Amino acid sequence: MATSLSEAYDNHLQLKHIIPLDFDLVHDVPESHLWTQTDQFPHTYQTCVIEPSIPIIDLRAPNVVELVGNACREWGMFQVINHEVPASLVEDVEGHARQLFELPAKQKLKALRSPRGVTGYGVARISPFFSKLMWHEGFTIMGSAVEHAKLLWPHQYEEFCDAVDNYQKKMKSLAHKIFLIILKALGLEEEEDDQETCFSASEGALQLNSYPSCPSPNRAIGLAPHTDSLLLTILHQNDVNGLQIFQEDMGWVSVPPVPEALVVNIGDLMHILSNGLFPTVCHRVVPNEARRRFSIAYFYGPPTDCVIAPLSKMSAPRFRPVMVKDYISLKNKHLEKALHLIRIN
Ligand SMILES: O=C(O)CCC(=O)C(=O)O
Ligand SMILES: [Fe+2]
Repeated sequence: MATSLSEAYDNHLQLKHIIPLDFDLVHDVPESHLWTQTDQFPHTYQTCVIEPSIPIIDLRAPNVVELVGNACREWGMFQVINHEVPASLVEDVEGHARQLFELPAKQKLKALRSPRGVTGYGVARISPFFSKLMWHEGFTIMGSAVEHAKLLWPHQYEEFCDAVDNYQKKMKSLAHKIFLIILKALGLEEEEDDQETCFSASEGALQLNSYPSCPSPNRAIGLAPHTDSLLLTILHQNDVNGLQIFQEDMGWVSVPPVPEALVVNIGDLMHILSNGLFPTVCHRVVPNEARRRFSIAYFYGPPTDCVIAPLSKMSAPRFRPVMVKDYISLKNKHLEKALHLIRIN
């Protein structure tokens, strides 16, 4: 039987002992959440001063394939406008996320992610890899959110579930559309590669993120540096700055919120497919002193039993083929070292 995304993510990470801080109760950053320069290793804390801008691409542009290809090669990230996801739907889901995270801590804990579970309320999945905790709380949805939503709002869960279902449908079709553009940018026409059949059944997961305002933002981190594991991520951020990407020659570059735009970033599996041509982008979130930041991330990936390898038209493959579920489990154990483990030297 095929493995679902949540089964693939069900792993040995011990998140059960980590419960998000009740941010309403703290007036200073506690020791458990205090990050120093060394915790940020290997990247410095410094933000890039020149602030170059990440491309904003109109999905209706006649040369969209070229624009997307350039952005993927140079940045591993871009923002899209004219993506046909109604602003009202995005606002609706953001409003529900806000309501969820503004519930009293005691209520949120009713939907706490179970010890071996993947979905529900909890800390960032990458938390066990770091000695300090993050200024963040999240809620993960894979498929239906009913089970956890009922625990939060026993009599009023339908609205939340309908909104996230609609959002996931829109995200899935947008992600597939962008994925096909990226394949074209790699010189691949539809159905040309064996892996294409596998991709047509690609699925996703939804992550609601909340970064409460932080009394001492320079001494805390919203989300520690990481790359996303799957093919690509589509992200909505509210109007509060915080997301940054790491570029070797520039340091940390901000990804400013652009009204109605969605951020797209390349994940590890896309990096493998492109044979390393498109970088999987290392990103982090810094907290804000005055305002709470929200984001909604949709992670798009192939079925977990699909085998991923550099596209056959690429010469001299730099990665060995890997089953999606095996890659997820490598990432769960080794985080950023996972890619190196499948690299051909
Ligand atoms: O909140 C953000 O801007 C980034 C979220 C993120 O990187 C993630 O959920 O993987
Ligand atoms: Fe991410």
